[in-house]
Amino acid sequence: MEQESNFMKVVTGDAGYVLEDVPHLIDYIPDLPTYPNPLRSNPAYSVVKQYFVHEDDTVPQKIVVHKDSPRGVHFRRAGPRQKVYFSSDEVHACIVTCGGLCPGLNTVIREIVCGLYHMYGVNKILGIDGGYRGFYSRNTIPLTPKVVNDIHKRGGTIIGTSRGGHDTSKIVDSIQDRGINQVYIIGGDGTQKGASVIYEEIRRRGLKVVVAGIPKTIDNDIPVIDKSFGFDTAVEEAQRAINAAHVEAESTENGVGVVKLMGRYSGFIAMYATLASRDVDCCLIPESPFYLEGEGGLFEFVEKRLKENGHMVIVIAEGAGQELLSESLLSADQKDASGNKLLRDVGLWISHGIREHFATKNHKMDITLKYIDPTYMVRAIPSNASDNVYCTLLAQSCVHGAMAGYTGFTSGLVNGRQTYIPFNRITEKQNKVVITDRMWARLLSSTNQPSFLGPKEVVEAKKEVELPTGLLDGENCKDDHQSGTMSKSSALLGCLNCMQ
Ligand SMILES: Nc1ncnc2c1ncn2[C@@H]1O[C@H](COP(=O)(O)OP(=O)(O)OP(=O)(O)O)[C@@H](O)[C@H]1O
Ligand SMILES: O=P(O)(O)OC[C@H]1O[C@](O)(CO)[C@@H](O)[C@@H]1O
Ligand SMILES: [Mg+2]
Repeated sequence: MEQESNFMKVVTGDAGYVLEDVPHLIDYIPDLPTYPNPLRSNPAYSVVKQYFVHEDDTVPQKIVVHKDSPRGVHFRRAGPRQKVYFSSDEVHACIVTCGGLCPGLNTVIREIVCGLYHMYGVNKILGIDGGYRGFYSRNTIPLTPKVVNDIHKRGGTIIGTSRGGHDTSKIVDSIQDRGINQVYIIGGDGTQKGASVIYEEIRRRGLKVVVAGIPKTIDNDIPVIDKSFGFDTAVEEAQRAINAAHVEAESTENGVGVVKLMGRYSGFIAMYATLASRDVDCCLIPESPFYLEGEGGLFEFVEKRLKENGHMVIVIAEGAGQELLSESLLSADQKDASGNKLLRDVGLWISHGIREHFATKNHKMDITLKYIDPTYMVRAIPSNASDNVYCTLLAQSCVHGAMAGYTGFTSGLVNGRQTYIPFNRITEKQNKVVITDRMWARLLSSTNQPSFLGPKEVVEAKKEVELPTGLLDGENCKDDHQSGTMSKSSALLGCLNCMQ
């Protein structure tokens, strides 16, 4: 049975099977002509057995099940289809990148261009200069395989990016005026919300234009998908800062190294960098409140660790402890052009706090503190090898989906499989570290840091978790993937919260 409301397509089947499907051009433009997929005669692909994806293939969101569990939510499997809804010379594609930088942006751009050109014979591809506002305020940048050949070796995005400036009607006017019929949008949660309203406006105008998203976020705060591209690269780069902090700290008496990492609302980079390094004594993230003074507080822990080991390293995510800073710094809430909260420098603040604390008469101790802020270094670099492969698969899946006429979708990895996910599932909430789950417990046990939670807070944190119908892997994971409607654990990459 198929139901469609507010552009959401939900198909139900036997034994609790649910397909959260993505829209298709024929949903609002019936009788579109189709063409055989040119990959059929492509020597590279025609040798691959079953290269084309069966149109009924779907990917379950929840892979750990009990014998009596319902089949649950599924997403459409990504990949090339037997027939396509665009002829090669009809396609006029554009690519836009929005939001903050992320390793791998250039690889995604490269692989969209090369995928369209080499797999589908498309040669009209434009780069939109400088994010959404570039649609109506800048000239476009022609993109060919030659132009993009080496760009995956560079950080940043060759077509530029920006925050703010999303004017839906001006953007769709520009798409219509230029005769663009495939729009590839690379960006984070804000960008995908923008993509969703562009898709709705295009559909309202009845245009044969596909809107396809590729999720990008260094913070890994996009839900549903296993992990965002560039995340591994960022964690790897963060190791260099943590190593430096450790070397500095252990070379002096009572040395303290403080490293601030990105993570506005989600502390995944800090958590993974800490788990990978083994040199970190304390990791502070936005999801886990902490306090400084008194019994069980950070200062007491620093003193204890210095007395035991003579040095220590603290990793702090930029969004951690912002409520403590707000108490001490009276300034109005500031926002960036996209409406994201501008954060105060928690690294400087905590470094200052630790120095002050050990300078006071009651806690006098000679410490040497070095503060390292590699914030932009972890994202302004090219992607590593595994992210490059990941970006390639995401880009190619997106191209196959667009050529097959799917629209209003984000291309994403779910349980190690490429899928097409409806925009609303990507934008409805943010992915966060679940502090009552196994991964955070592993971190606490590896650093042996205090949890900073009293019995009352533990009860509250557990209450926030929607308990699943049956406790599965990562039993307290707050994402729907453990609540009987979703699953993110990935055979290939692993769910970042409940990876086994
Ligand atoms: N609710 C929304 N509706 C339409 N457009 C939006 C919305 N939220 C954000 N945008 C647009 O999306 C673009 C990027 O948004 P934003 O700066 O929040 O980055 P992001 O995509 O979330 O990436 P990052 O992970 O770097 O934060 C901006 O041009 C912004 O105007
Ligand atoms: O300085 P910018 O470009 O606004 O980006 C900073 C923000 O972008 C992010 O990297 C998300 O893209 C956050 O971690 C960070 O707070
Ligand atoms: Mg965002």
